[in-house]
Amino acid sequence: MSEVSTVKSRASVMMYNNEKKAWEPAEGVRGMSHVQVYHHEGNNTFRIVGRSMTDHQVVVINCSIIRNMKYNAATPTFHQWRDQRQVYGLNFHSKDDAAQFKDAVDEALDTL
Ligand SMILES: CC(=O)N[C@@H](Cc1ccccc1Cl)C(=O)N1CCC[C@]12C=C[C@@H]1CC[C@@H](C(=O)N[C@@H]3C(=O)N4[C@@H](C=C[C@H]3C)CC[C@H]4C(=O)O)N1C2=O
Repeated sequence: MSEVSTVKSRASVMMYNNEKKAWEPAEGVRGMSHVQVYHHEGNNTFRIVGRSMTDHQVVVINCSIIRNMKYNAATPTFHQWRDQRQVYGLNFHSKDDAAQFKDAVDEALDTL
């Protein structure tokens, strides 16, 4: 069973550095990435995958959307969430990109 992408938005992927108390660009990427929500229909799982727009081979983020995850739209163009290891941030290219992405994440959270 393959995975279906339910959204593709443009965002710069950031990670929060807890030691430095600062946001940093995700490993290995500068600038914008394509961020997607993938749905694995077989086992009804979802993940957030980001690939650099300059080099699609570079996966800059790949994390599961887990049940009851809190996805925080801190501003109309900056969304963030955390797992036990890491805080992730997406600085979207536009409010539309951000809204479309949030809709797909909310849809995933509704079905988990
Ligand atoms: C309970 C909980 O976990 N709360 C988390 C948030 C959260 C809530 C609920 C569920 C999950 C999560 Cl994740 C929390 O508060 N966190 C998560 C780590 C960081 C932070 C803690 C402190 C700082 C203070 C300022 C604020 C911040 O980063 N604002 C942004 C900002 O400074 N920037 C980014 C853009 C815009 C702004 C919005 C782009 C780059 C930089 C900049 O503008 O230059 N913070 C946070 O969000």
